[in-house]
Amino acid sequence: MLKILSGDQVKELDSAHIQKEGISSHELMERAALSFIRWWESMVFSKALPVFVFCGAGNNGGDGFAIARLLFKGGWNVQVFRCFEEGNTLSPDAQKNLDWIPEGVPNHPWNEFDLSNEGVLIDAFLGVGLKGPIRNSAFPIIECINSFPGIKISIDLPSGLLADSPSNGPVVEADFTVTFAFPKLALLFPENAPFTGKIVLAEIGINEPIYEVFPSPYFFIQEKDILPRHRVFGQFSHKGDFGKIALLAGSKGKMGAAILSSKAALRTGSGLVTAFVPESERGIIQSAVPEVMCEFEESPDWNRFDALGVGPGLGLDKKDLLQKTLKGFTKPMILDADAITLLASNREMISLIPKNSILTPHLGELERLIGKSSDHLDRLNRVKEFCLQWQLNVLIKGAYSVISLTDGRQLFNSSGTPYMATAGAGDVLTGILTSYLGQGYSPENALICGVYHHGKAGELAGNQYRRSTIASDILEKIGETYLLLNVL
Ligand SMILES: NC(=O)C1=CN([C@@H]2O[C@H](COP(=O)(O)OP(=O)(O)OC[C@H]3O[C@@H](n4cnc5c(N)ncnc54)[C@H](O)[C@@H]3O)[C@@H](O)[C@H]2O)[C@@H](O)CC1
Ligand SMILES: Nc1ncnc2c1ncn2[C@@H]1O[C@H](COP(=O)(O)OP(=O)(O)O)[C@@H](O)[C@H]1O
Ligand SMILES: [K+]
Repeated sequence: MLKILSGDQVKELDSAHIQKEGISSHELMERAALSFIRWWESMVFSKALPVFVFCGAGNNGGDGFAIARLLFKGGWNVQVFRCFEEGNTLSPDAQKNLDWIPEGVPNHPWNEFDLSNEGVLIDAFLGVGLKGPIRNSAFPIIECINSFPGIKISIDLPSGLLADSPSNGPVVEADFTVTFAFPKLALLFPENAPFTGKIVLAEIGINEPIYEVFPSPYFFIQEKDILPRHRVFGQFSHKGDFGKIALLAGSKGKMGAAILSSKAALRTGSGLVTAFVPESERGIIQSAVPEVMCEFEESPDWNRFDALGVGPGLGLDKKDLLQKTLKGFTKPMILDADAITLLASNREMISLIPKNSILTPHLGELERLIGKSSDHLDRLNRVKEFCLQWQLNVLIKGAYSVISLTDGRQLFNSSGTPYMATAGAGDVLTGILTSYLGQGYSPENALICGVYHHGKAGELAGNQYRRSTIASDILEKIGETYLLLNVL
């Protein structure tokens, strides 16, 4: 997993890399610019579009000068706009790249920019070097960039955004942010979505071992992290090896939740799935999913199951049932939806949850559990405290869902799409996670694999159906995610 370092650690990472690989900081900047150009070429923008590169005096500006040179070489119509006063001292690498700007590239002060221009604006004004509140002199520059009607692409960070803490000044509102080496933490905060646009990760060839010496609780999950975390099943595997799981879900009028979670568990690979539903409602699930077995007892011997998922569509009148279930099952379990809301209003039950279990709240359920947060960083810190205190794992659902683990690490998922914001998508996830626990995955691996596959299945469904995507489409794509990731 890619470690997410702080803005302040970036400089140290650079020097560690430069020392280990024997390359200069200027060469590293060139790699960053070349990596940007690779992404740019994949976008196949029209060559008729003029490109305006706004460059600051630091290394973010240095990237901008290098990008302007490379685009010019590639035949683009490029102009540079300097976002600093005449006579300012530039960072050495920015100065070098400014000196290398070819003669054919017009180079103006930013306030000569004509806002009636159309085309692409590249924002290389401020990056991770931004310190404290934005200086007054930067306000009109950010305002000018934001008034531009064409496509806006920010380099590393939208200018004005602090790398890892809440920002309250003006910030560039980009259509794309091309960020180097790892996504800066603030890019993953929901409140910053209007500034970041689509986030693109541009590799600059820093090997993962170099990150090891830097302490950070934050990680970014990538596709390559998934396959090694999957269990491999052998020739003689039988359905018992794939786990015997139970789902306590559904109530009158909410049987869909039980159907979606149990079908998702089967599609994820569970050998045997038993749904505990109200007896009066059994016909609905048994005709919808014939592969699922149903039981109706309130206090069965839960420990005969390898894993248990509780909550989707359960109903808020099931406090006693939840309490009995928490006392009756001794292995890690999944708690979702109504189970979380019940725990939030009956906090004495939190201590009954088996250690290392997984709670999967969306932001509304999370607020009931841990109170209101002032921003995402505050939310991350509160959730971390909760996980450490109770030795539970919490998944904060949404774009870049965060897996918050019992040891304080917080992992950001990279798969998913807004087309997953549809009723029942969370019920599908509960089925997936319960299935992996039942297949013998650790809670950490169940979360990493489950959340990633769920997001990937959502992407595949979204590519096909866009806003018409429904939760059933997501679960029907789970199989395709196995093919895509080469999971046997
Ligand atoms: N390993 C990496 O991460 C690499 C980083 N590179 C680039 O280098 C950037 C960081 O460069 P620097 O550390 O030089 O910093 P920046 O260029 O991000 O910022 C420094 C500039 O910001 C101005 N500034 C600072 N605080 C301000 C405030 N409150 N109000 C207004 N202006 C303010 C400074 O006067 C200076 O001009 C990254 O964001 C990235 O674009 C790349 O060159 C490639 C390698
Ligand atoms: N904008 C988004 N980007 C990525 N994933 C999303 C987005 N919106 C929702 N999701 C995912 O869809 C699921 C929705 O879960 P939830 O809110 O519990 O739905 P429900 O209660 O209807 O089942 C979560 O896994 C969440 O991460
Ligand atoms: K920038």
